[in-house]
Amino acid sequence: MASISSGSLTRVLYSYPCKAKIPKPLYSLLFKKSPVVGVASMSYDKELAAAKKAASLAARLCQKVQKALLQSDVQSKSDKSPVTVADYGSQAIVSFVLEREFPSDSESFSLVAEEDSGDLRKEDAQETLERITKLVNDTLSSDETYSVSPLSANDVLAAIDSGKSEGGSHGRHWVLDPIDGTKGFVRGDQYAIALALLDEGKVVLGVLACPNLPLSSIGSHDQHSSQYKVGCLFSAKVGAGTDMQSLDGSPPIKVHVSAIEDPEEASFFESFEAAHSMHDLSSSIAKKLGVKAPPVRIDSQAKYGALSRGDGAIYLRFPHKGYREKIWDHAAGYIVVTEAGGVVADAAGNALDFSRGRYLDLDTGIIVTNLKLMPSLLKAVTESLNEKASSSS
Ligand SMILES: Nc1ncnc2c1ncn2[C@@H]1O[C@H](COP(=O)(O)O)[C@@H](OP(=O)(O)O)[C@H]1O
Ligand SMILES: [Mg+2]
Repeated sequence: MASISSGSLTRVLYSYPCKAKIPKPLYSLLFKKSPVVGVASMSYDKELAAAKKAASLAARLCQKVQKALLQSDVQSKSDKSPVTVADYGSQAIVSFVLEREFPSDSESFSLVAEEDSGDLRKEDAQETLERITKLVNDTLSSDETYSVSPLSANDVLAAIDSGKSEGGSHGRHWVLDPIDGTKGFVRGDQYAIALALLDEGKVVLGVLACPNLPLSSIGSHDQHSSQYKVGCLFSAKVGAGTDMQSLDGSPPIKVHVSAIEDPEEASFFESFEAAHSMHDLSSSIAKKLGVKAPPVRIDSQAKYGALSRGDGAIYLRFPHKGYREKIWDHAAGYIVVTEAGGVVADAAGNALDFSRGRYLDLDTGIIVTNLKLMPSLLKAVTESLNEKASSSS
């Protein structure tokens, strides 16, 4: 559970390199009350079960498409349509399952998701739409729960378009990235189906389906080896901790972030894609902290999942200037890590705010680690950012 005991807080503050100068935002992050005070008494059990079901089925569809993509020739690999088909198909499945599971919420149903059907409604997209519709129907009929009459192409378009909500600070909003890490998906590497629920602006549950993530720690072996069983489902509910199970349905186990206190023993995650996060800045931060291990570069919110079970102790994300982060790229990962005992903050040590619509308004970047390492991480981040600013001025 993510609650911060006074004992652990005292240790955090004593471990801060310069106690008198703990930045204000970090104080509020570490001392703040439970972020879900108003909704903590809700159970969300049915919602969590539905989210796990929806993300697992969407993962099944994505696995099928990725398998076909990797077996295809070079020419069709450079074609963007497989990822398009999987993106839309995944969003249609999740939207269908959620609406099916909560029919009485149909008036207020809200889904904030990455895709919309604009391009699919164009005349030249007819064939792609047919492929998506078939994939969605095949996937739904592979699960006994949804033995419905097949969806039409229009049903699929409508399901995709349910994801147009703007989110916000009132009511409930599902938040979906149907394929997070599309670059990794195309390469045959990591990707995730990321689904979260906001209630009154707070993330109250989240699910990460990571079809290519090994079930055992990726710190200990080559993540590309086919020797290890892959396919993880992480799920977290406010106040209830984080679970991990295999996508093929093993019983869940509780996971916890790394307890490492000495940065020299820590390893850190960052985006595989240098265009998504400044690798030179992470390297400077890691050096200041004394991290010895090389960065672990993987795509998608699989990084949050891996961190929640202690595969690495730090995740650094520093987009290049001008990029605005979206809520679906972090909501599920955020609760998976915080419920496993970790802390997620922006580069100034502020808590993330998911209540402002489709975008996350952030200070510079996102940093994730355990309670013990956060103060020294924040200090290293501040120093590195200051150096970067002064060298470019
Ligand atoms: N220039 C950029 N800077 C930062 N993030 C970016 C980016 N361009 C795309 N992204 C986001 O980075 C996500 C992938 O994150 P990661 O680098 O951790 O794999 C993408 O998710 P999608 O693949 O869902 O589009 C996209 O939202
Ligand atoms: Mg994404």
